Amino acid sequence: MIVKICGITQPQQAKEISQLGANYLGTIFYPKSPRYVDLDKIIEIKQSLNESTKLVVVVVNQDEKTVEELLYIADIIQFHGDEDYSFVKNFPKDRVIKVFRIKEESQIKQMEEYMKDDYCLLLDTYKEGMYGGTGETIDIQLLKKVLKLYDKIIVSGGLGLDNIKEVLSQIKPYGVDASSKLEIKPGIKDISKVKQFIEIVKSYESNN
Ligand SMILES: O=C(O)c1ccccc1N[C@@H]1O[C@H](COP(=O)(O)O)[C@@H](O)[C@H]1O
Repeated sequence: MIVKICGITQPQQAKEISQLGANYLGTIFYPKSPRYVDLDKIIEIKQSLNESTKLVVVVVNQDEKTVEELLYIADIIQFHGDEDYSFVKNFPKDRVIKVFRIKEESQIKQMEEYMKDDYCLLLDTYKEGMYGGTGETIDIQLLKKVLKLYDKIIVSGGLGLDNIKEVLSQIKPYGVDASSKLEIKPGIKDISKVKQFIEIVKSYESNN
């Protein structure tokens, strides 16, 4: 199972989290986020990662040229805004994660074209006025319905030490993603929480 730790702003923390065994490490390239990092910082973060950790850059409604530039640095681009399929399909499928912020079952219809083409999807909690990093727990019942149809799904939205075991006892996703619940303050992780989170997921995986 992929473990993605997101919202990293410091190269030193990126290095430590990579050494702890995170499969994906995310940075936020969205200026309105308190976790925003610029291109120079993203390059520094990339350089601090082990080869086994992929760098994911999170974008919100960026233009095509900017995404192309980011793909020179990032391994994967996470489209966390209102990007539609006709935009997303301009980029290599294996280097893209498309996010759906879920609130109702009718959204499954919009996911179908991505499912048909085997894209990696990330499901996050919907919150009015926020694109992500809400810290609010995702709707597990709705998640279960989506996972019955498709399994290349990274689960996100308010995951932390308080709920990861309970979530994994109910579903077995392709990956899990955590950010704000592992922080001391926005953009700064509590490394001991990150360590425990990764250990819980990896041990759950090897015992099930
Ligand atoms: O963290 C942000 O500020 C952010 C801003 C814009 C888009 C996405 C953002 N964060 C991502 O949201 C998910 C869920 O985060 P959380 O665990 O609920 O805090 C995760 O991928 C974050 O990196």
